[in-house]
Amino acid sequence: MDNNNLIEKFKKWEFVIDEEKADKLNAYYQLLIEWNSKMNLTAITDYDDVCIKHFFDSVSLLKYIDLKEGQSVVDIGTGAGFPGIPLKILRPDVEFVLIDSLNKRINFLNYVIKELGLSKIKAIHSRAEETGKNLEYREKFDFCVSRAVARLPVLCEYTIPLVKKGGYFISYKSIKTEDEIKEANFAIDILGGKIDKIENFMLPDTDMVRNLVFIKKVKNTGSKFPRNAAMIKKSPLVK
Ligand SMILES: C[S@@+](CC[C@H](N)C(=O)[O-])C[C@H]1O[C@@H](n2cnc3c(N)ncnc32)[C@H](O)[C@@H]1O
Repeated sequence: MDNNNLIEKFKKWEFVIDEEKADKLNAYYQLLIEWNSKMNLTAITDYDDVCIKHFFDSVSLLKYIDLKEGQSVVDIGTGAGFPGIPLKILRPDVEFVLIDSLNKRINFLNYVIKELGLSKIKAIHSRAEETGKNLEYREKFDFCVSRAVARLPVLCEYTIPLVKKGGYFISYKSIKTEDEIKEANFAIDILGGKIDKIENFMLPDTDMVRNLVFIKKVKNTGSKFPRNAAMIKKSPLVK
């Protein structure tokens, strides 16, 4: 994997990355492919595809937020580390927590963190709805991100309790976002959120649309949320 090639790709996408960041992204790609042969991490394995559909997609958010040094981001249902790891590589000055309910994936992520020498990042084996009750994490994050985990009414109950008042939950969605938002309005409101904006764009050289849904936390979340997993599944917060 040629670092210059990756630097050029990012330049085309209007991101400046240096040699060290390109090196870390390429090392991450190699570990992803290596471990993918032993466990299910990603269906996308071609280098150029991973660069667009995982790396660029993950970091695209940085064009739309003012992420300051020392702020914190939690990635819910991070899986193989998307969007959390590429975001961390581009922003070493920001604190990251990656959460997933599957321990095998957390083991992979801890290996990635060690091999790439990443700091100010933790990978935690937990369910989002348990993390949201834990006072160490509840309402502690400036930003929460999540891609491909659940429909919005359920996802909001996983994520909004973790965001501090004034912070944002950003959901990486693809098509038909409007219907999903309508369905989630009740959940967003009851959990203390408010739709702030939706940014959409095409992933480069694909026909894939990305919608970033920005939900601002405007009120603290009531102590009865998040409910337990069975309850969230049985009766999602839909009117
Ligand atoms: C389809 S994968 C998406 C992974 C990654 N975000 C991505 O976009 O490539 C969904 C991930 O969410 C995790 N997950 C699902 N429900 C969860 C929950 N309640 N708490 C934490 N992780 C959860 C799964 O274990 C899985 O790794």
